[in-house]
Amino acid sequence: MTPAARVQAAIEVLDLVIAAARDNGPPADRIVADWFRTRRFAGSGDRRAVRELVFRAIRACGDVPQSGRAAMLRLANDDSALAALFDGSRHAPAPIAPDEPAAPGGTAPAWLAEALAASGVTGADAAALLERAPLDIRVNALKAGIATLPEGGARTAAPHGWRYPHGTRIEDSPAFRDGMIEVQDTGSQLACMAVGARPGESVIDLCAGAGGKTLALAAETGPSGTILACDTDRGRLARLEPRTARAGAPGIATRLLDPGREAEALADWRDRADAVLVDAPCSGTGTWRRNPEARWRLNPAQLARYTGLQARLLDIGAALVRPGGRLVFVTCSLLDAEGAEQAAAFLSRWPGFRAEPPVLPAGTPRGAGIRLSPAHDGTDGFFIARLVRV
Ligand SMILES: C[S@@+](CC[C@H](N)C(=O)[O-])C[C@H]1O[C@@H](n2cnc3c(N)ncnc32)[C@H](O)[C@@H]1O
Repeated sequence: MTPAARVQAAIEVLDLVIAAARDNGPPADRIVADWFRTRRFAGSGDRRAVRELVFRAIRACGDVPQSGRAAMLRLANDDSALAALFDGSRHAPAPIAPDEPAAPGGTAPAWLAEALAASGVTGADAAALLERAPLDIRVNALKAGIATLPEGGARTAAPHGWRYPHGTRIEDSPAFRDGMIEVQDTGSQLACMAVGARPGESVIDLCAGAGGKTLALAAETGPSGTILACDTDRGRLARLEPRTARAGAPGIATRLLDPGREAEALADWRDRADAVLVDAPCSGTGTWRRNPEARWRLNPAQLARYTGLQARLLDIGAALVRPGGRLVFVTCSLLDAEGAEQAAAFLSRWPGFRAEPPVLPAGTPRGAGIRLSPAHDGTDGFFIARLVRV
């Protein structure tokens, strides 16, 4: 494909991404992959270049653009080489009309940018939410030493964390195949550190998903410990089992929960867990680096659904903690509604708990917890509160 044909291809893909954002369709990554599946003439260089243009345009447009072409014009406004490719030649985009509008820029839709600003995220802090995310791994302490780490990594703030340059093929390395390393953002690793799991402890991972954090916790509780990984999503929980085997992680049991009937399904754990991790569903404002079009999909009603579910999951988790145990609340969001305000509301509902902010090698205090952010800590954005049952 010529450079101009790649721009036209990116415009067509962006039209599909925009429609999917409006209709709750597939994510941009899948749309790009599907688009190329039916265009075998395109080589791997074309795919990379088109994907790069699509994601640059998504990052540049704060709200859903009116069209793929308007999104690409947003980029072309600041990039004369790109603008020159709008030349109307075969497979190229039509020339830019003198008064043709580009999509507005910005960090996020206005209502969301305001909510972030009210949560103290403005300027460079807000811009960093849309930078390209690094590639972080966690060394599996259960298998450390059985294979060499891929070259080119540098230590991160997390005790078992390493960071690699973009494009490092971690998943092809013997260390990954042997379960010695997991791909995991440093922020996620620090969220697990906040649980402070110790050998022999019983820990419930209430929203385990495919077990990214479960595996990190199991590496700490070890063979004498117990981890109960729960989720309402059967597919995600099923992905944990092969990962557990690869990591050689001991003591992990899974439990599929029915939405609305979680407390009944966990009645046998009431007042028993040393620690409960509530890695709750959230808006994901802290992960826009990986998933920038998520900000085009969020609306105030969805945010309200997330905060309601977070409060309910905190109440379910609190009932499972033994006296003296910890409830650790985590969201990958920088909105106070999903962080400091949620923790404050919990503490007023549950006077038998007090906040004991985790001691972490990164982060900034925020309300009763700690905030990690791309700008300050180089991690995904997180809120982490450690709530101890007195
Ligand atoms: C932020 S994700 C968890 C990510 C996971 N802990 C990890 O580290 O990869 C939130 C999870 O909560 C699950 N979830 C949603 N509603 C739930 C509920 N009522 N009870 C338990 N889990 C729920 C979702 O299916 C999703 O997997």
